This record gives sequence, structure tokens and C-alpha cells, in this order.
Amino acid sequence: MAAQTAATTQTDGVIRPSGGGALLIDGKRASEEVLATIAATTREVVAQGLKPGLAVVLVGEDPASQVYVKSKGKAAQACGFHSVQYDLPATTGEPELLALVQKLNADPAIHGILLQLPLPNRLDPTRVIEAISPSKDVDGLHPVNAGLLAIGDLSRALVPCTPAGSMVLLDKAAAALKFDLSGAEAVVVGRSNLVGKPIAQLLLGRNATVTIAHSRTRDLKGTCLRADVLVAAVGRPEMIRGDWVKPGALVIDVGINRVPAPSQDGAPAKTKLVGDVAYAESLGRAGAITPVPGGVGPMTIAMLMANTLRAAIRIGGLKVEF
Ligand SMILES: NC(=O)C1=CN([C@@H]2O[C@H](COP(=O)(O)OP(=O)(O)OC[C@H]3O[C@@H](n4cnc5c(N)ncnc54)[C@H](OP(=O)(O)O)[C@@H]3O)[C@@H](O)[C@H]2O)C=CC1
Ligand SMILES: Nc1nc(=O)c2c([nH]1)NC[C@@H]1CN(c3ccc(C(=O)N[C@@H](CCC(=O)O)C(=O)O)cc3)C=[N+]21
Repeated sequence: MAAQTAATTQTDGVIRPSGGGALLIDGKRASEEVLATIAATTREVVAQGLKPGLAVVLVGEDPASQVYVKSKGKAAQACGFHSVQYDLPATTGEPELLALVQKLNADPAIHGILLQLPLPNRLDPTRVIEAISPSKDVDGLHPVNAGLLAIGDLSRALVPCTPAGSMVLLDKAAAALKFDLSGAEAVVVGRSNLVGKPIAQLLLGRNATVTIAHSRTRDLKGTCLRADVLVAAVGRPEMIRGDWVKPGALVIDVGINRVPAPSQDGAPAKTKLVGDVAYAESLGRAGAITPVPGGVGPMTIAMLMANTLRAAIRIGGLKVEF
């Protein structure tokens, strides 16, 4: 492990451990590159009289959601966006939430609306998501955007942020290993509308042969072992073991799981983040892997900013390359 930490990120955003083993794809670094491009393009857009605006809506007091929402607001400000956050009590009713969405749909200062999920159980997310104007749906969850992705119209779709960010990291891994996605066996574990399904669509769009696995999949280990590209989006800490990884595979670990960390005797209990893939076990097998934290998480936030800028450019009818 010491050799792993000694190596530093190289110009292509990939860490090559000096002791050999999987390449580490540096999501923090990749996200900073994307954010720098966004900040530069935003200056151009602002000079043309349009300031991209992002509204993040949080219902209830889930501490993890509060952390994510805060980092989204910070990133928006760093990009030069107008940024607003709505913190609604857990008791908020659907009519009030729908009224807020309508107000934001009509607000010319807002180009992106993000409704942080999960909502409190009483509220049905589909109805609220469908109320968001597709042109402002920077999470890419509205059926119009999901449909555009499904038919492969990436020039018009707003693509969900985590899947879009995962593809950027996968491209870095593929470039570093001179690996061609076209025709490759890709396995996505997880089929949520937010992560698993859209990642599978993006991989299909790149001509991978895609399998989507889920909780009813019979031989999950055997399925994973076929994968040249393995994407884990399950939400179960380190469920995918090292010996489920095909030697040389490109592994994208989307999972973000907070688990108890061993604490020194007497010290207060601590927690740490782990992915859905047993990271240490996989280092000796994978060709490349994204770490948790510092992998897909930071890219998700960067792609949310990218979607907001894209939405603003489209709504404003600007002729800016982005
Ligand atoms: N890095 C980031 O920015 C983000 C990370 N995440 C993380 O990604 C993970 C997945 O998120 P999300 O898609 O929203 O989660 P969901 O809970 O919506 O979906 C989980 C998926 O995993 C499948 N699954 C659950 N248990 C098993 C199992 N034992 N074997 C096989 N498949 C299983 C489920 O199958 P079934 O459909 O059959 O129930 C489901 O399709 C979470 O850890 C989440 O925190 C999420 C969003 C952003
Ligand atoms: N409508 C909606 N869209 C989302 O995209 C969405 C959501 N709801 N609900 C929750 C999930 C989760 N999510 C993360 C974003 C960033 C990090 C992130 O930046 N993680 C850091 C670490 C952060 C920490 O230390 O806690 C990292 O992995 O390095 C993680 C998770 C977006 N989500």
C-alpha cells in the first residue's frame, strides 16, 4: 500500500502505483479540470449577459444530503453561477413542492433545478420530477431526458450527472490502458433510474455489449467475472469482492457508503466512506479502478455544473461552444 500512496497523479489524470497493480483514476483531479473549463466558459457567457443559475431543493434533514447539497452550492459559486438553495421541512406537502417547482420553472434567473433525492417517504418523487421543465432538469430524470438518452440523442438530452461523470473517468482509464470500449463486455450492477440504467445506456451508445445486473440476478459473481468494464452502483458496502473482478478489468465504483471505522480505544466512534467494490482486494486484479472517496463523487458535482451551464446556454439561445 505504501507504494500506492507514494505515486502521484500524472498528466492524464491517472495514478500509476510504482509497485504495479491497478491504475487509479483520480476523480478529484478530473473534476477540477472540468470545473476549470466550466468557469472559463461561464465568464464568456456572463460577458454576453447571461449568468447561469442553479436552484437546489432539499426536503427534510438527511445529514448526508445536507453535505452533498452544500458542496453543490459551493461548486456553483466557484463556477460563477447564481446559486440558490431551498431547505424545506420534512413535513412539506406535495402541493407546496409543486408550487416551488412551478415558480423555478418560470424564473428567468434559474436554468437548472435539482431536487435532492431521496425525498421523505410520504412524497412521490415521480410527480415532482415530471413537474420540472425538461430544459431545466439538470439531473436528467424527467421522462423527456430519459427518453432522449434512450434513443441516443445525446446532443439534446440532459444526461444524469453520475453516469456522465462515470463515463469521463472510464474514458480516462480506457485511454491509459489503450482499451477499446467498442465491443467490450460491460456489466452494470444496479438498475436505478438515477444511476444504473443511464450508465447502461451510455455504455450501449459507445457500442459496449451491456448486461444490467440487479438483486434478482442469479449468478452475480459469474456475471461480474465476464466484465471487461464493471460498474458497481448497488449501495452495499464492498459487496463486489476482489475475486469477482476479471483480471485487467476497468472498474467504476459508484457506491458511496458510510460505514463505522475502527477507532482507537476510548476515542469517539468514527465513520469512513467505502464503495460497492472491495477496493484493497481489487487492486491486484483490476486494470484500473476509481477510488471512494475521490472517484465518481466529485465528478458528479462537476457534471451537475456542466449540465447547468449547458441548460443556460440552450435556454439563452447563445452560440457558445461547450
Ligand atoms: N457517486 C455519486 O455521485 C453517487 C453515488 N451513488 C451511490 O451509488 C449507489 C447506488 O445508488 P442508487 O442507484 O441511487 O441506489 P438504488 O438503491 O436506487 O439502486 C440500487 C440497485 O442495486 C441493486 N441491488 C441491491 N442489492 C443488490 C444485491 N444484493 N445484488 C445485486 N444488486 C443489488 C438493486 O436491485 P433491484 O432493482 O433489483 O432492487 C438496485 O437496482 C449507492 O451507494 C449510492 O450512494 C448514488 C448517486 C450518486
Ligand atoms: N437528485 C439527486 N441527484 C444526485 O446526483 C444525488 C442525489 N439526488 N442524492 C444523493 C446522491 C449522492 N450524490 C453524491 C454526490 C457527490 C458525492 C461526493 O462528492 N463524494 C465525495 C466525498 C464526500 C464526503 O466526504 O462525504 C467523494 O466521493 O470523494 C457523493 C455523492 C449525489 N446524489
